[in-house]
Amino acid sequence: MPKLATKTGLKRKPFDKKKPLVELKNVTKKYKNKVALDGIDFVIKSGDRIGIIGANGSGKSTMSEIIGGIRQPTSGEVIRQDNLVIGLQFQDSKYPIGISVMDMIKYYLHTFSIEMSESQLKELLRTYQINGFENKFIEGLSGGQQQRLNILLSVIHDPDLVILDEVSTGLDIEVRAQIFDFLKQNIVKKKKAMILVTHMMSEVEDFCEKYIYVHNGVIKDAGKVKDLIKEYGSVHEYTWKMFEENKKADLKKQYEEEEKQAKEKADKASNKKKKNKVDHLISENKDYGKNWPLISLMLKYYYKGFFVPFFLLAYPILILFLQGFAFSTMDADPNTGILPIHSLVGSISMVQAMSVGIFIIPQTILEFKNSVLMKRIGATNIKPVFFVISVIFIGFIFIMIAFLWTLLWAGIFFGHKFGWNVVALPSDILPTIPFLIILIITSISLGMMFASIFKSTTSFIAVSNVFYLPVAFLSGGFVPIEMITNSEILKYVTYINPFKYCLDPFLAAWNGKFVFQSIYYAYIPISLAIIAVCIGFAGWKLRWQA
Ligand SMILES: Nc1ncnc2c1ncn2[C@@H]1O[C@H](COP(=O)(O)OP(=O)(O)OP(=O)(O)O)[C@@H](O)[C@H]1O
Repeated sequence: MPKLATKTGLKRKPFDKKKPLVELKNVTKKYKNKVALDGIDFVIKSGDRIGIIGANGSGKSTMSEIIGGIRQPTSGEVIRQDNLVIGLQFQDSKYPIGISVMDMIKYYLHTFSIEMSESQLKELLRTYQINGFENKFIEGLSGGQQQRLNILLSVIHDPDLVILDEVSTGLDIEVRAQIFDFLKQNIVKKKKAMILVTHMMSEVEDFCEKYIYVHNGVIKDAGKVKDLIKEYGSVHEYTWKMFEENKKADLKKQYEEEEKQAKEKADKASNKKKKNKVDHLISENKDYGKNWPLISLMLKYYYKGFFVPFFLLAYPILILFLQGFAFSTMDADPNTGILPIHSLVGSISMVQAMSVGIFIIPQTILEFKNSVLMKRIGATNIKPVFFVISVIFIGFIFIMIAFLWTLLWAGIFFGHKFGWNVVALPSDILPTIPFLIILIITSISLGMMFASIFKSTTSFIAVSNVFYLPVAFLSGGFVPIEMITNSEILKYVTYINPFKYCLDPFLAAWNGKFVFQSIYYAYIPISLAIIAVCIGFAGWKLRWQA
């Protein structure tokens, strides 16, 4: 069994073994209205190995995070020895994307100036069974693999106090045994202090000398594990008894509270001479079908997720405000008669429509497709094609909202100066319609193609932004398109914009300069070919993985 490399380049000052390592004095933690910890007094001495036990939501993680210093208490005092080195392993360990396992391990070794040879590291990786995927990105590891890495990183710098929160989650029996053996060698034998938050009572028996039992943010009981075993036979028996006792007390309290509230409600209602609606049905015993609940969930995903309302409703106001006022003082071009502000509004409204395809459609498909929800929906026989059609249909509605909303705000901002019809309406309505439709279809098919290319939402977001910014710029979403087409170099660059071939005729019609030019015989097939390629590619690649 490998030992941790204790040879660190950092000159570690020893801590005072006679003083407490960490002390919590009357610590309280509130999350909004929820009191997670209430008046906690707790002392960790050198060499203490303490198991924190209690039901879900009782405050164990909050307490260990406060001990570790990554969460601040709302009130009370936390005294930590200055030279104490703490190792933390937490339930939710997120890492930056695009970082490999090896990069992260090296980062830790360098940060703590830990000397480690290649063979030592290999042995360590073998113990944690991280060998074989050390060059993979952390986000691509399985839950159990990530957990092994979490534990390794929490002890790699040979800390004086180790805090392990739900350490065995996701570990198979063999790895768990090996890791616990490792912890025994490096923590128990070296007489290091340890805080173990766990639901596995055998771990408390095997590793801890002391325990505390937390309930509703309060330490209800504390003592020595061996005394517990003497009295109850096992920590498991003790916990059951505590669960039962506290549950009964909680239920009684809850029942009394509900009775009180119901009475108050009834009194209020009778005072107002209203019928007392005691309870509302949140779901009726009727057949909702399979499709409607999915659409309803998707709509909630959109409006509660903030991103869609912001992008569709707030962003165009912001961009019109900034650019509109910057360019509203420019007069119409004497040669073409095009008013810059009008041209800009046409472009911005179209860029808004495009962005639904570039961002919203693929993101929705990826988020739902990758979620556990879809796996469950797969099991309920919802047709993937229905899901995709729903996303497209809702996407279409979003495009219309984005388009019309932008025109509305253009009118509000600049209508009084130039006239609503001059700023916010196409000069030549008829030819704008077919090109608007082609543009919408291009946006949706591009979105479908993105959804089929990417596997994770994070990599999609990174690339879609890189794609969106130049496309939006070259479409006149940031400066009037005439500024770009009048530039000797940029006018050629616009040809890489997949929307150009329907946008050019659209903007010509929008600005009242539409004449069917021979170049459109090329533009229209190019637009249709882009749509065909995107849809063909998406249809080929987008496979349902239930
Ligand atoms: N960031 C947060 N925002 C709001 N409430 C929170 C937050 N973190 C925890 N809580 C709430 O505080 C309470 C204590 O949570 P905590 O995670 O500390 O409990 P726990 O005992 O570790 O639970 P578990 O055994 O499920 O991990 C819970 O009611 C939880 O919902």
